[in-house]
Amino acid sequence: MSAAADRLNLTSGHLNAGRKRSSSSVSLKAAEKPFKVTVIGSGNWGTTIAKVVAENCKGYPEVFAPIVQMWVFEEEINGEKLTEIINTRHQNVKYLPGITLPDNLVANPDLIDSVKDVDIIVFNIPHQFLPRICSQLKGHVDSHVRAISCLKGFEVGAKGVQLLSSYITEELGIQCGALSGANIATEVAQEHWSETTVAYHIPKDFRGEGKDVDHKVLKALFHRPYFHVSVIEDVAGISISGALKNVVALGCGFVEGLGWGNNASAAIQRVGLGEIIRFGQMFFPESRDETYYQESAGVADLITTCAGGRNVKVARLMATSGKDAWECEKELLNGQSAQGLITCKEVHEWLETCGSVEDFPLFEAVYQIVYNNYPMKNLPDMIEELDLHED
Ligand SMILES: NC(=O)c1ccc[n+]([C@@H]2O[C@H](COP(=O)([O-])OP(=O)(O)OC[C@H]3O[C@@H](n4cnc5c(N)ncnc54)[C@H](O)[C@@H]3O)[C@@H](O)[C@H]2O)c1
Ligand SMILES: O=P(O)(O)OC[C@H](O)CO
Repeated sequence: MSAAADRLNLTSGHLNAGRKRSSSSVSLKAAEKPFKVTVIGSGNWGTTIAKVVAENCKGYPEVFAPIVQMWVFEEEINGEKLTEIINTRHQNVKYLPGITLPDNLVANPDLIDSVKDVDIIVFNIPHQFLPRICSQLKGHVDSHVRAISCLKGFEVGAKGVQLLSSYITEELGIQCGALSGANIATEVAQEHWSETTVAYHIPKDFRGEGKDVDHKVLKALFHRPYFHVSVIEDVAGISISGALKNVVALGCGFVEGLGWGNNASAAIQRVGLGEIIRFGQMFFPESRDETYYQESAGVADLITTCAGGRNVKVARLMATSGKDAWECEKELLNGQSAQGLITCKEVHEWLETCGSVEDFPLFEAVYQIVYNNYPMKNLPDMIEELDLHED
């Protein structure tokens, strides 16, 4: 291959104008050996991001191996295996119905087999399943494998509050970044334009351009004409906002369900954004304030999630029906997960451990409503009382 042909023109026109980014080049070196990519998870977002990745792997054969494996938690749909349905009809009829998937996306029910000889893993499962997935993967993933986590949530345990990307790094010994953004899955799957943010630190054992994953490779992997990607360094910032906006969305769902309208929802989002930023400043000082304002993973994700995400829908039904969170999740989501329900508990446990509950009155109010049945109509007072107490 000639030197000129050795570089691919990838992304002209989509290079993060006006903001300082890691990658401003439009050329990408062909890989010495095309990177093999696996997506772990096949839910609503898992299948959507697998579609995105498979399209790019097919489109850039000099950089990526064309076949993308997608690990599927196997289940039967009307007597047929979901993996067989995906591999023959190219649709995930349960979690992303009505969307045709690329034929180079191969569903695999065997987790260990799906990561055989892989170079890049994209994690995409509801985060309550991550510890079990990691324990199964241990010993089966080479330390040079790179990963991106699309999960939204935290791991809270003996080590305190952890980003899920850090948890993956610790458990599997691999470098892991994150992808997060204003990305309602069905809209991305239907190829309606949206933006996202990918954050990744280049590891110390980086093997060089064309041999290892860098920001340009990640841009090539995720960027589509309908899915615009900015690549930055702030893994903590995008992960914190991705996790916590789900808790804020529950608060919005409560006030909407009570019939209080747009002003109340905007008030919850205002308070929520403040608590998200404070959480980052207090517990992840490496996160950058501007990420919350400037990135799709920040305020844009907060807005879209509070408008049309799964958490707001579940909370709205809790308010209108009087049913508990788990009944509403089951009734509305057909096996999908409203991650805010678990995240608000993780956040509560962490804030209690470190004596900081009163610094986060909205997060605490959401937790008390979901888990201890506190009346939703008291939400404004719960926020204000704690504010006054703080003064
Ligand atoms: N859906 C969205 O719009 C969206 C957008 C961006 C990010 N995310 C995030 O992506 C992550 C994955 O979300 P999703 O929408 O793909 O999932 P989902 O909520 O659709 O969950 C369903 C998935 O969970 C799997 N599952 C069920 N039981 C399991 C088990 N015991 N072990 C492993 N997997 C099991 C199912 O097979 C299915 O693939 C979440 O953290 C979510 O917050 C979602
Ligand atoms: O549907 P949700 O509530 O899981 O949110 C979806 C995405 O995170 C929005 O960006």
